[in-house]
Order: sequence, then structure tokens, then C-alpha cells
Amino acid sequence: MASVIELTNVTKQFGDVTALRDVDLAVEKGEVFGFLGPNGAGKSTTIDMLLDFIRPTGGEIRVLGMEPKHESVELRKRVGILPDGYHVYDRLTGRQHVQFAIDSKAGDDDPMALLERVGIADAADRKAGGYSKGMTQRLVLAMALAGDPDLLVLDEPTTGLDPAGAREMREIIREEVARGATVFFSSHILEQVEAVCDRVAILNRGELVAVDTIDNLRESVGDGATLTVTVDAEPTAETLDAIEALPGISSVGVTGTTITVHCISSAKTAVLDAIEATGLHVSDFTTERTSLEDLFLKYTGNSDEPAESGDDAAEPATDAAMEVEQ
Ligand SMILES: Nc1ncnc2c1ncn2[C@@H]1O[C@H](COP(=O)(O)OP(=O)(O)OP(=O)(O)O)[C@@H](O)[C@H]1O
Repeated sequence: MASVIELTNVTKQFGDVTALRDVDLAVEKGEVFGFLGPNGAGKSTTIDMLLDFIRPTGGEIRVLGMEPKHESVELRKRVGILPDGYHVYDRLTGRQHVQFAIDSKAGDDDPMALLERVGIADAADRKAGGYSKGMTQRLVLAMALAGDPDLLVLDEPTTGLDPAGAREMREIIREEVARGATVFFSSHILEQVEAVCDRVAILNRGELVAVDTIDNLRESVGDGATLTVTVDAEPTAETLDAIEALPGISSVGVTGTTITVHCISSAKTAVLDAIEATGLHVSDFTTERTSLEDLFLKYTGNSDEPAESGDDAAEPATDAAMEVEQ
């Protein structure tokens, strides 16, 4: 069966700027596919091309088996899109917006049921111009859900949402996939992507640098861990040499009675055994897996990426990435 989204050798030039270069990508039916990349990587450009809002300079695109440039009207009836920075009509109510979306998809949904689903039913008859940023995002999601789309395309869907909203968004994504839809969404919030995605693509400066499951990506960068061990006395050179001699160790450091070891995950027990074998007693230790942040930076090499605001604050980027064991 054909892929739901298929990009073949797609390039997009804006004057001198190459927003996308020779991108090949296939998203299969029923997948939740995360599209990752730092600012300016080309995520929105790709999404805009899926529904023929802009056209590629080169290459082929097929979505649900259709060519956007020839069949955009039919295609837009079967795709729900939550675009980046959608502008609502200030004077129309939330309910009117959703009804408009239902009508344009020739659907028969109940607008109130959709507003209920995204958590803003109580504001259904208020003008959307007075909605908060998060309410607007929820409204646009309700519009995207109208007509039970075969494909949901979500550009930075959690922008402006509070943590509860971000969680509800993930639940809706899961419900949509259970119904048989395919979900393609862009994000730079890695933990959200990991929480729901089957596979991800990482885009950097217009080029695809990785397409895989997050687990496989983690494995391919070495499944690294940092082990921090507190011992009962200052370690001697003998202890440090014993650790360094073990397989899978990339570095060993000491501060007072704390030893920090960067190693592959499977070497952790051997490190603790080696420390105790040199006569020290381990009083405490913690381990951290390679964070998603590290993984992302490894692929994009973008350590000077501009700081993000708003939605990052809604869901701390570190918690889900840490695995602390005792
Ligand atoms: N209409 C346009 N005219 C000129 N350049 C553009 C246009 N749209 C996008 N670009 C450029 O194309 C590149 C990719 O932009 P795009 O918006 O697709 O990135 P993005 O990955 O969605 O970024 P962000 O995470 O910041 O939203 C950037 O260099 C951007 O400046």
C-alpha cells in the first residue's frame, strides 16, 4: 500500500535561500510521525507544501495518493491541518469557526462535540477574537478534527498550551490514530515527540539528517550514560585506573569524594564493582541516560540554537529525558 505522505527528492528555494534540499520521506498509514528540527530547518515549509499552500521548486510530493498541485481541493477535504500561527476571525464565535470547518469538509460532526473534545465548549458562543492563545490553539485543533480526516498535520501543536492542554493534545493524537488516522506533527519539544511518536525525522538546514524511532536513534549515538558515584573517601589513582581499564568507558572525573563516569549503559554495574574492589565503599550513585536534548544536538550540531519560549515553559524539557536509578 502506498505511503500516506511521500516526498521524493523535494527541494524548495526562496530566492537565494534553500529551505529544503533533496528530501526523501515516506510516512505510512497509522503512524504518528514526528518532524523535528531547530528553528529555520524547513519544517513549516514542508508542511505548507503538503496541501499546496506553497509549491516545491523540484521533486515530487504525494499525499494520500494525490498530487497536491493537481488535487488540492479533494486533498484538503481529507486532511485536518493545524497550521503554524493560524489567524482566527475575531468576530466569529468558536462554534461558527468549527461549523465552517465542518461545512468545508462536507462533514456532519456536531460542532459542540468537537469543542467539548478540545476543552472549550463553555466558550463556544464567545467571539474568537477574545480567546486566549491556548484557547485559540484548541479551537484550531477542533477545526482540524472536523470531518474525521485521514491525515492530521499539526505544526507545533502544543504552542501556547498549558501542561494539561499538552497532555490532552497527546490523548487526542492517540484517539485519532486508534480511529485509523495518520498523524504528522512538527515540534521542537522532544519529550512530547517521544511520548507519542512511532518514528521521527530530524531536519537540519533543509536536509534530512535522520529518520528512525527515537530508541534506535538513541542506540545509534551510543546509548551513553553518566554515572555519578559518591564514595566514603577520596579515590586514589588505583581506583581511577581500575575504572578506566573497563570496556565502554569514555571518561572518568573526580571532585572530592564524587566520581563522574561517562560510559555505555551496560558498563554501570562493572564501574561500581571496580570501585568497591579497590576498597572504597559506594554510599550513593545516580545515572542519567543521554538526554533527548543531547541526541538532538548530536544530529543538528546546533548548540547555539535560539532559546525557545512559551510552550517550552509549559513542559520542562528535562524530566522525561532523565532516568534516575538508585
Ligand atoms: N516565504 C519565505 N520567503 C523567504 N524565505 C523563507 C520563506 N519561508 C521560509 N523561508 C526560509 O526557509 C527556511 C526554512 O523556514 P521554515 O519556516 O520552514 O523553518 P521551520 O523549521 O518551520 O522553523 P521554526 O521552527 O522556526 O518554525 C528559513 O531559512 C526561512 O527563513
